[in-house]
Amino acid sequence: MEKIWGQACAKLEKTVGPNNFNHWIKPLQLTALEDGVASFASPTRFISDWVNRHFADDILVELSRQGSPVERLRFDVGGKRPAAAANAASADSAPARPAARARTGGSRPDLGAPLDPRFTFGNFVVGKPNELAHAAARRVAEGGPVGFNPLFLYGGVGLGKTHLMHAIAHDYQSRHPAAEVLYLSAEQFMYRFVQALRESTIMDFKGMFRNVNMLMVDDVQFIAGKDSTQEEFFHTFNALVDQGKQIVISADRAPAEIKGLEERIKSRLSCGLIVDLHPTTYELRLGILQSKTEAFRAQHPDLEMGPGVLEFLAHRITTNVRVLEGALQRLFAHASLLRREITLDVAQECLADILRTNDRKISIDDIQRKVAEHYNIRLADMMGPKRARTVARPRQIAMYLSKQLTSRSLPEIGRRFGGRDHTTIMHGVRKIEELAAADHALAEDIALLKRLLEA
Ligand SMILES: Nc1ncnc2c1ncn2[C@@H]1O[C@H](COP(=O)(O)OP(=O)(O)OP(=O)(O)O)[C@@H](O)[C@H]1O
Repeated sequence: MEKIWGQACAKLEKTVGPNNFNHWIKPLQLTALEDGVASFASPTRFISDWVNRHFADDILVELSRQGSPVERLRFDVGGKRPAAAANAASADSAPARPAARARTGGSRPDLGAPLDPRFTFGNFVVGKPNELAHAAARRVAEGGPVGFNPLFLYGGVGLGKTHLMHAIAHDYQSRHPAAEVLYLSAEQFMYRFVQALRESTIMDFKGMFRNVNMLMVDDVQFIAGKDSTQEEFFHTFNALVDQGKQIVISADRAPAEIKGLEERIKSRLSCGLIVDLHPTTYELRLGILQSKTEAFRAQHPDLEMGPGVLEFLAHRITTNVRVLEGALQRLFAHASLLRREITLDVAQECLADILRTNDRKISIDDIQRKVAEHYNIRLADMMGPKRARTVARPRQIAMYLSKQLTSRSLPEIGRRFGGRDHTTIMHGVRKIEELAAADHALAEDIALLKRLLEA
């Protein structure tokens, strides 16, 4: 067993990186490998929770590669040896996670994917960018007469589509315990369909899908270009709509924008209500950070978060909520291991890599648009020849900001301003530097534009 674990550790160190390995996996001691269950002694519950959440799949894979097929991990906290490895988690052990991605759940464990118990309406922070999607999701979850069918939720990566779908399922299920809700990804739909074809059980497949009360299909863009799966999806969809059953669909873009999706499906998907989750705003990000910090503090009252840290994160991490959550989790782990307050300096150091990749790339195009809008001139005047001061000055400001906020060279900037020479750009940049040094109002104007562009 020691040899297997030693070899698995050597691989894991590479897969998860030395830092993660030393922090989280090294402190674990493998105590038993029996009946497909690997049992570990863990020094703290925090470590076992963390490993279970973030590295369980890696560990399962590595142990299996070492010739020890494992389906489950269990953890015993405080160095106690597990009593019987196959038992359910004991009171002081972290709940073990089922094997890798074998997903079952909802009220159709044979067909669907599991619902994440954390993805509830109660845990969903509502703000301007998601209020419509949230309201529609709430309405569908009530399960009254089907108003809009399907509800089609779309938006960029990590903006809460899956969270909202699971919340609908939880809520609907609690109001209608006898109803059958089927939640699955479009990929799983295809997998089940192909399996049914292979095993000649297509009639069972059709029957099972058509007997649910609510069908939820996540990431529907996946079936684009997959003709027979689309065909089957279309029939399933129609059969359920005809029976007045609710359908909820999510995708990364609006139906009309999904390339390779049949027109008749696009038009079917567009029949109900289409709502998008907009990119987050600063206020929503801050709300989410505050809510997650409060939830964490409820379990770890000694967490000390310094002033301005959450505001700093909300300002700097603008990509998606998943990245924001990851950053916060890392800070929690840091605080809990080092028992130190999370100050702004600690946050900056601890999240240096995330912050670097989140530095927004501002384009010359963004700058020209924003400046033109601000000074109420036409965008074309940024490139055009007009020399009137009302046009030439904003153009020079845009040149100055392009030099300051992008990594473009002067000749490149010149090309983007209607093919001007690099010396013209240099002149413009210097002119604005001089003017702003003497003119307080202009300096303030430029600072405001910078803030708008960096937001
Ligand atoms: N408004 C919100 N309030 C609280 N948590 C949120 C919110 N929006 C997103 N999250 C969290 O962000 C993470 C990513 O959300 P989710 O998985 O729902 O995104 P998604 O839109 O389905 O992304 P993908 O396109 O990658 O499937 C989840 O942990 C979710 O709980």
